[in-house]
Amino acid sequence: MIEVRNLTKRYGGTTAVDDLSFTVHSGRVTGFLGPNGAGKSTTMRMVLGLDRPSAGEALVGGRRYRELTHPLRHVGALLDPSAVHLGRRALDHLRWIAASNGIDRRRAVELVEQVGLGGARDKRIRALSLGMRQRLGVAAALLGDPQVLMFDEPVNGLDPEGVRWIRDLLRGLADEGRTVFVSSHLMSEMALTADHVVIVARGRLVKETSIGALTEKGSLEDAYLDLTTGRGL
Ligand SMILES: Nc1ncnc2c1ncn2[C@@H]1O[C@H](COP(=O)(O)OP(=O)(O)OP(=O)(O)O)[C@@H](O)[C@H]1O
Repeated sequence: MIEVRNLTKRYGGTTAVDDLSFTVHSGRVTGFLGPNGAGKSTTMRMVLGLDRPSAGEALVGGRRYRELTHPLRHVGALLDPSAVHLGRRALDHLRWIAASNGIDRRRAVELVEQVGLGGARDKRIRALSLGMRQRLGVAAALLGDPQVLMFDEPVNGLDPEGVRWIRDLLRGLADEGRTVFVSSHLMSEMALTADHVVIVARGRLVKETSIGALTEKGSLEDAYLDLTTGRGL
């Protein structure tokens, strides 16, 4: 479970996240939706202890990220797949993350196969395509077998096979009882993948509901635009 309580983040005069509260439950895929600049990435970064809240708190499994001894065993995240050491080989990258989180290094070999990068495991990351880097990022997120997973725009730049792979992966993780929190701008994809959505705009909560309730009268895209362009704000 992820609990966001009265979370606020100010950068100078900009309020990126504004008194935001919601809960992401286990056993389902929760989409995190909102226009550009709505505060989604900032919220995810605070959940992961990468940014300090100006006010409020974010808890993973009841604890702040900074209180977790081996964070990757509790929460895995795919944020920015370009934030990696490009000169490192794919498998070595995973081994290094495993070693620095007290995870058995053999998990790295398992994961590199599981995400379909077995044939590219000895390639340097700079030689991997965007889709392959996304897969490597997913492998890193799964290394610690965490109960909570967060993905920021995971299908960005993926080909149709990659998009389906991510969709099936997220569903599988939720079916295993994990908490899966995923941001996306692709409403058609979210309609296929998510069970529940948290919608934000200008740093504030607009709606937290099931996909079923939101799409009773029309498409997710229509409902989303209705809520985020003018009328809902
Ligand atoms: N490090 C920073 N310094 C200053 N302002 C920032 C910083 N990070 C984010 N912001 C601002 O905070 C607001 C929210 O940005 P954020 O990236 O969290 O939105 P987002 O919902 O993830 O957007 P997108 O969908 O475009 O990725 C924006 O106005 C952004 O310019």
